[in-house]
Amino acid sequence: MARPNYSSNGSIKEELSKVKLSKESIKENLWVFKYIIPYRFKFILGLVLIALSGVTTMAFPYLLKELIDNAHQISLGKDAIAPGLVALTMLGVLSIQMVFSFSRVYLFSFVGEHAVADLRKDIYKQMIMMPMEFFAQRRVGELSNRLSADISQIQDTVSSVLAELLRGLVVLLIGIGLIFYLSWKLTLVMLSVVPVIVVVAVVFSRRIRKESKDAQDQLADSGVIVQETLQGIANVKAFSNEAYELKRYSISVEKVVKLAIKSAQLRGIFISIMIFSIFAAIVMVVWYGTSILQFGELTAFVVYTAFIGGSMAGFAELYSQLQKTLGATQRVKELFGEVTENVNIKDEPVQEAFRIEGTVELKHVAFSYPSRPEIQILKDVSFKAGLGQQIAIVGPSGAGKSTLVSLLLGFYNPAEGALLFDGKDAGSYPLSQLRKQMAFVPQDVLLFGGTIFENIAYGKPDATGEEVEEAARKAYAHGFISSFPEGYNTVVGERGVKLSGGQRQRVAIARAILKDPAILILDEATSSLDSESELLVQKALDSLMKGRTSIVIAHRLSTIRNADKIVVLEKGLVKECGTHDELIHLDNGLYRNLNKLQFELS
Ligand SMILES: Nc1ncnc2c1ncn2[C@@H]1O[C@H](COP(=O)(O)OP(=O)(O)OP(=O)(O)O)[C@@H](O)[C@H]1O
Repeated sequence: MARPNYSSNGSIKEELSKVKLSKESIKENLWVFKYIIPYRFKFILGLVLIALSGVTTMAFPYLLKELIDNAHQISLGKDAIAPGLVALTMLGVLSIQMVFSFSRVYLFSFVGEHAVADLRKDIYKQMIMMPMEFFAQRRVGELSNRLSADISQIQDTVSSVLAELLRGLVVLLIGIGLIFYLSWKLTLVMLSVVPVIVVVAVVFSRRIRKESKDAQDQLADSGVIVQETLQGIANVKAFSNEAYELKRYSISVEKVVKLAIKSAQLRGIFISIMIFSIFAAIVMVVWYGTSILQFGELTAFVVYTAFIGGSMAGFAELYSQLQKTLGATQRVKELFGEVTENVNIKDEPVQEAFRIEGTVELKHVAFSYPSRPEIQILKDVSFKAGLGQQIAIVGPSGAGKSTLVSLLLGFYNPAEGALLFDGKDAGSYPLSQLRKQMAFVPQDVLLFGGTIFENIAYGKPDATGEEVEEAARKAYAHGFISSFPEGYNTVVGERGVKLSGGQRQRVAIARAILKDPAILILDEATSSLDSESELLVQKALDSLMKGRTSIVIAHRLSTIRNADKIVVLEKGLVKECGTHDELIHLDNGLYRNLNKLQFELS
C-alpha cells in the first residue's frame, strides 16, 4: 500500500523512495531482523503455520476433485468413496485452516507490534541523544513524519509482507507441482500464455507508470496554484484577478484530465490484452482438458491455475513493498549511524567526584557553529562567575548571548579557549552530570502536556507533594495555582488550561527551584509582562538566584543593577565588564548607551 508522505506543512511529498532489491541491499538491511530475534519462536511458528495454511489451501481443490469425481462415479453406479466422507474431510481441512489463519495473524501481529515498538524506542532514544547541531540543521517535523512513515513500512513488512511472500511461494510451488501431476501436457498449454503475459506486462507497465506519474505531477502543480492563490488571496482580490486565476487553474486541470485519460487508455489496453490472454488460455485448457481429464480433475486444474495466477500477480506488489522497506530501513540505519551526544541515558544521581560548588570561568573562548564554520560568533570571551555570584550578560541583538548559554549547557564545545567549572575543564565532567547540576530558565517557557504538578516536578521527578508546593510558593506561583479548581492537578499544555506568560515563567522558576542547581542560567523574558506579573516574576527570580551562581542574559537592564558583574558582549567580544556603578560611569561606554536608550524608550 502506497503511503503518501506528509511534510511538516502538511503537503504531500514524494512517496517512500524505493531501493533496488539486490544481494548487497538486502545484506545491508538485515540488521532490522535483530528486532525479531527476541520473538523468534513466535515468528518461526508463524512462518510454519503460513506454509501449512498454504498447503491446506492447496488441498482444497484436490478434495473438490475427489468430491466431484466420486459423486460422478457413484452416479454411474460404480464403486467410489462416499461423497459425504469427502465433504466431511473438506470441512475438517477448512477447520484446520481456520486455526492456522487465526494463529498466524495473531503471531505475526504480536511479533510485528513488539519488534516495531522496540525499534521505535531505539529510534526515539537515538533522536533524544542527538546533539543540538543535529536539530539545528533539520526540520524536526519533517524528520519525525518521515521516520513514522518508515516505521509503518517496516511494520507492514514484518507483520504481513513476509508472510504473504511465503504464502505466495508455497501456493506457487505446490500449485505448479500439482498441475504438472494432474497433466503435464495441459500445464504446458496453460504455461504457453506466460511469455505473452510477461512481454505485455513489461512493455505496458513501464509506460503506464510514466504516464500516471506525469498525471500526478500535473495534479500536484494545480494543487500548488490553489495553495498559492489561497495564501495570497488578498493579492488576488486586490488586483481583481479572480478570472485570471480561474483560467490558470482551469488550464492546469484540463492538462490533468488529458494526461489521466492517456494513462487510462494504456491501462485499458493492457487490462483487455491480459484478460483476453488469460481467458483464451482457460478456453484452450478446458477445451483440450475435456478430452484428456475427468471433470473433477479439470475443475481442480482450473482452480489451481487461478491460485497460481493470483499469487504471481501478488508478487509484483510484494516486490514493490520490499523495495520500499529497504528504503525505509536504510534511512533508519542512517539515523542510527549518526554520532550521539555522550549523555547518560540511565537516571543516575550526581556523583560526589563530579559535584560542583558553582564557580564558572570562561578563558578566551571562541566559537563558530558547525553549520557555518567561517563565521566566528564568539571571538574572545573571558569572565569568571564566583561562587554564588550573579553575572549578567548584556549586549545588542546578535552579540552571541544565547550562543554563550548553549556553550555553558554543553550543547556545543568551544573551538578555542576553555570553559571551567570549579576550575576544572568542562570536558572532564560527564555531560549528564554537569547538566544535572544546572538549571535553565528560557525566555519562552514550554510546558509539557500534563498537570502543573508534573510540570514543576520535571525538575526533580521523585519530588513529594510538599516539595512541589514549597517550590511553587518560593516561585510565587502557589497563589494562582490554588485559585484553579483542580489546583496542582490542573492540566496545562496544548490540551489544557493556557497559562499567561508570567504564570508559565513562574512554573518554570518553581521547576528550577525544585532542581536546586549549583548553577542557574536564565534567559530573561523579553516579552513585556504587565507590571504586577513582572514584579512577581522578579521576586520569584530573586528567590531562585539567592545563594547560587547565576548567569543571566538580561534584556531589561533595570533588573540587573545589583548584579555582581555585568559582562557587555558585542560581536562576540567582551567590550566591558564590571558592576553597574562602574559601567554606568564609563564615558561613551556601550552599557551606558544601552541604558540611556532603554531609559529613553521607556
Ligand atoms: N544554530 C545556529 N547555527 C548557525 N548560526 C547560528 C545558530 N544560532 C545562532 N546563530 C547565529 O549566531 C549569532 C549570534 O546569535 P545569538 O542568538 O547568540 O545572539 P544573541 O546575542 O542571543 O541575540 P538576541 O539578543 O537577539 O537573542 C547570530 O548571527 C545568529 O544568526
